[in-house]
Amino acid sequence: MSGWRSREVQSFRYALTGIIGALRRERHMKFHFFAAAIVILLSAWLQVARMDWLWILAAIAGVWVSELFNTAIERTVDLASPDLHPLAKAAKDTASGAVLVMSLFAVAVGIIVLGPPLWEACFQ
Ligand SMILES: Nc1ncnc2c1ncn2[C@@H]1O[C@H](COP(=O)(O)OP(=O)(O)OP(=O)(O)O)[C@@H](O)[C@H]1O
Repeated sequence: MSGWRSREVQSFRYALTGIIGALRRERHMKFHFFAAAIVILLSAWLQVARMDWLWILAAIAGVWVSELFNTAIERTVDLASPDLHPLAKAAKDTASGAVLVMSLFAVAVGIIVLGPPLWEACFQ
């Protein structure tokens, strides 16, 4: 493999290691993983429209990305400020806030996209 390609493969491996590491160590990441699996199975079962799949996948990716950034910020803060510090708290709480915003968006997408067909499948 050429130098450029082996560097690309190596970078891809580092990124994958980051995702797998977060999945192994972070309980919130595990929760997001199982929630995404359930939502994808439910969407397939309900045969949601192609455009609705885009909303579902965007919401899942958004939650994962925000949680990965949150984890990265938590690790960096722990490294830079092992002792308690108000700025460390502000950084961690702000990063958690980003996950909360994205999660609320994902819940809204779930209700709007999956709510009506789920209601129909269960009660009609
Ligand atoms: N170095 C620090 N200085 C000040 N406050 C901190 C520090 N580290 C964590 N905190 C605060 O303590 C609380 C709990 O932090 P912790 O990192 O355990 O959060 P968590 O959301 O429970 O994380 P986890 O995803 O690891 O379960 C948060 O409000 C956070 O801002």
